[in-house]
Amino acid sequence: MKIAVGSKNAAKIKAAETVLWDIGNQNELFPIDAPSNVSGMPFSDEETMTGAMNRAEFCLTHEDIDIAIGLEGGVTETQHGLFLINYGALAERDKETIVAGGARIKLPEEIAERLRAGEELGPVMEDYSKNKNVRSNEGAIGIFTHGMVNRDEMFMHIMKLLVGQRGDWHK
Ligand SMILES: O=P(O)(O)OP(=O)(O)OP(=O)(O)OC[C@H]1O[C@@H](n2cnc3c(O)ncnc32)[C@H](O)[C@@H]1O
Repeated sequence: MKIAVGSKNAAKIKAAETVLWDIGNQNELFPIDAPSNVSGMPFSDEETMTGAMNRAEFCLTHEDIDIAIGLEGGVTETQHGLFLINYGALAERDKETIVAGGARIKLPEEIAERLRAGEELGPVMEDYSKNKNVRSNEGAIGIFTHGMVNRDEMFMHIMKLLVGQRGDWHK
């Protein structure tokens, strides 16, 4: 099957590749630069989920793609602070899109305040950690868990939730 992931982000591609490889099918993965059609820094569960679904559904406009995956990061406000969130979507023609959310952690207040003021998490994390390209590497989750859970691993879990819900990979 020809499977698309709606991003050129290395952490997202690695997560998709790893889980599809684990399924053991003859799958080919195509990274496609898909628009999320939500804000650059999604600020709710709803918006982040919609971004993941939009990315997946965009990939299905490529006629040769059988299954499309969208992965999206964002944040959401809670009574206890601003949380990092991530969602995934798996879309197929003539089927309801499957959605799953990933692990979430509370962001430190100094990061939260910058995001509330309108900055995006990617550059804020580069500034905070002095590491380059955090969004494609360990991610904010990797930095705040001291490498215990990096962004690709967090997306791998979402990928498993998606492919697990789809079920039979021989059809
Ligand atoms: O290349 P794409 O697929 O767009 O990947 P992205 O990481 O830039 O885009 P997302 O839509 O997943 O995330 C929305 C914004 O939040 C940032 N972001 C989300 N999760 C992050 C993380 O774990 N570490 C750093 N930045 C993150 C990201 O850089 C974007 O500015």
